[in-house]
Amino acid sequence: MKFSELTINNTILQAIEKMGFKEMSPIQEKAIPVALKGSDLIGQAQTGTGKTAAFGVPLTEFADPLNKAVQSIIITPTRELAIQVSEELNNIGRFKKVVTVPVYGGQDIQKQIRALKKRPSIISATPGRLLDHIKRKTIRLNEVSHVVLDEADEMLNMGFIDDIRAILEQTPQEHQTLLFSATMPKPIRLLAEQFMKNPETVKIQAKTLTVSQIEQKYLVMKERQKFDVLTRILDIHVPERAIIFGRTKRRVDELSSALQKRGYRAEGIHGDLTQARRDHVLRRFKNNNANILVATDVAARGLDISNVTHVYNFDLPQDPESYVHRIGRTGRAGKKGLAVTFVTPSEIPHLNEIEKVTKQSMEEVQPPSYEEALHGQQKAALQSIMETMESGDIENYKGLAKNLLNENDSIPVIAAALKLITKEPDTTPVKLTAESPLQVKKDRKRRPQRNQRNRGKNVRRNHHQQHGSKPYKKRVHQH
Ligand SMILES: Nc1ncnc2c1ncn2[C@@H]1O[C@H](COP(=O)(O)OP(=O)(O)OP(=O)(O)O)[C@@H](O)[C@H]1O
Ligand SMILES: [Mg+2]
Repeated sequence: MKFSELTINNTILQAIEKMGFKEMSPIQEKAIPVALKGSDLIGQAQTGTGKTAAFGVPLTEFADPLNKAVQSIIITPTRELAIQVSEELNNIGRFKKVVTVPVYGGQDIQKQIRALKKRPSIISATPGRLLDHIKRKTIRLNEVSHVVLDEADEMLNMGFIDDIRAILEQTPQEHQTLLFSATMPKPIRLLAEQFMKNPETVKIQAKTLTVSQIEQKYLVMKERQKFDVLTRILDIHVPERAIIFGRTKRRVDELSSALQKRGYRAEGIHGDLTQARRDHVLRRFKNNNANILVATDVAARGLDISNVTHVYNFDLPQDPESYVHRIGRTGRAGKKGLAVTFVTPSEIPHLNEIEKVTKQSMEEVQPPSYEEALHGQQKAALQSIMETMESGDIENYKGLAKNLLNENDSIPVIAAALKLITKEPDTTPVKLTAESPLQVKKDRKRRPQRNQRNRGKNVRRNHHQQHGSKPYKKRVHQH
């Protein structure tokens, strides 16, 4: 079904056409009409299948740019996602002149207050900063009629739920609530329904939780072998753009430094970095100044970076949902991708649990040898020679080549040139602190509590005292 078959404002259709979208994706086809008629909605569809526009189009249709009040809010778990969602909504709303402003932690609040003077119809926000603005009265939610929780299961997890409650208290009773995610574990869905009025569930039925274009493999190895295996695999795959997930911030710091030391164009991102640094790293990755992003789960949800060809789970993720979101950074909008997961022998039951939840088995592959890695790099060197030859920009070198070949056999000359441009597998020593293996948790029904897991030191204020809720141990944010 085409977007043009929807009865929505013509300017929105023009904007969508300009964005290059023609056919609606399945979640868009099913969710947009339900959202347009005003129902509450839980939308579940695989990663990279267009959930943003599935709520973006209705919110833009509902918005009245002449009304100076905020009419819709979208809440996201990470700052980068709040920014990305606002960009997509500004694209959709461009010709209708519907403005979306992102507000998120780590950015100068005065700068955001100035941006809010544009009187946005829609705000895309992380919860903590939105609450700050509410307290300062720089954002008022008294005319909000639509609330979206993107990555809803994550937003309703222990660590965010108090903030969400506090935000919803500021909105009028009568509002539409739209929840979207690629994953929706049952206990969270039941919890979600408490926030909604007769929600319609729109779920794109698929055999597996992950998309079929992502090839999924795993390797079993000891913790201390991981780094060498990783570099060998990188040398064989020569990924155009890859994300490597590590379990902790320390892990990400050490891994990105170690990769840099071995000559890879890697950058690390996690929640303890300043926002300026996070923006800088992401920009370098998008501009292709770095082709490897090493990340904690801060980059696992929602981020849409084009042409991420490979995802590596250097450490097994905490739960199957996190696995789904991590590998979903590749294979987006119908493109192909490869996901490779490293497992230590004691973590195999955890891997089996992931396969059970995703309903997708992974193929076991053997760690490559040094020779295979060398062969991979030689192939890459050959390819770059062929590409340079085809690009034709070699006139200044032809004379030199002729002289060389007059005086020498061609094979040693070419072999030497190849050796020079081959990035031979490097064995420079690096420091990597061992991570203890994951413990398998048997009872998935108790999932909300499980997210009290410690993911690093708490860098945010504790909202419990401020909102008078139960002083349970709060999940630690790293976003
Ligand atoms: N109808 C469409 N036609 C073509 N491309 C589309 C369409 N809808 C969305 N896209 C593109 O598909 C990509 C993925 O979309 P989006 O980020 O909304 O996925 P998602 O379902 O929210 O994924 P995730 O679960 O990871 O958050 C984006 O680059 C978006 O521009
Ligand atoms: Mg999304």
